[in-house]
Amino acid sequence: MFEFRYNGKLLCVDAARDDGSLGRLVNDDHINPNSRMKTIRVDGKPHLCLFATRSICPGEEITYDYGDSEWPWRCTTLSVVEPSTLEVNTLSQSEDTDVEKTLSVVEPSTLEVNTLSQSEDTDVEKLKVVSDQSVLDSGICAASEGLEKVTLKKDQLLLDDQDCFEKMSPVKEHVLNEEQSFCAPVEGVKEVCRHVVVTSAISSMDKCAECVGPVAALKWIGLRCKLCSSFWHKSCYLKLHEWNGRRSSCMRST
Ligand SMILES: C[S@@+](CC[C@H](N)C(=O)[O-])C[C@H]1O[C@@H](n2cnc3c(N)ncnc32)[C@H](O)[C@@H]1O
Repeated sequence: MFEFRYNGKLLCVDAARDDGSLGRLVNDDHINPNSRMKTIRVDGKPHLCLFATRSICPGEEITYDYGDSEWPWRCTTLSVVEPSTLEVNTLSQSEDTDVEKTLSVVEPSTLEVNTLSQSEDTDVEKLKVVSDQSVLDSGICAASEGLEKVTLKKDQLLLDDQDCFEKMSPVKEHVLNEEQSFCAPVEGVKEVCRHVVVTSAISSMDKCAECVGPVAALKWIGLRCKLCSSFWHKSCYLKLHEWNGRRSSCMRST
């Protein structure tokens, strides 16, 4: 789907049906897309042309911003609106004492909240892991020191759709990076990558990287890494993480 203005009219291209073109496979990302769609007139007809807005790594998914409509899948990503009230608790590995720091983020919209586990307390979400570049830029460089725990109150979050939040499962998005693999390298680990996983409708052709299922005729709902385009069942991803224990769940065993 793509909305664009042409000759004063708002037009929408629905590319859901397979027509053999590759452009129709490009998914939406309104937070951190790596390309941009432009309308270019050729021989009097509008053509939609996709341009990269930054370097795109091999294997990285190509995305662009579909526009400002309320696309249903967007409700699965949380945005922080009051960064000044966002509390970051740093857990050092050697000490169990929590150190509370207040995080100030210049561009709240660029801070993605990454959830691993949800506490029993309905008011508070306890988030393990993650600091993305915006966190690092803010001067709180806890990632390399050990496990980082972020505590957020629900009312500190702006949701695109409050209803969606109620329906959402604890795992929304989870980032691990190399610095956060807080244990010694494990034998058999072939590749360490940084996963940014989002809930996603996944094609029946794509299988869970862990259990290689499901065998389904239709799309299935799972987790997709925005960087390497791996897919998991949510339960498989969680199991994998538990199994990995103290080592980073983003490691893939040979
Ligand atoms: C142009 S198609 C993109 C390719 C599509 N994902 C596929 O496999 O055929 C647009 C459709 O992809 C899905 N889609 C696009 N971006 C998405 C996103 N960020 N998350 C989940 N689904 C998305 C929506 O179902 C949308 O109607």
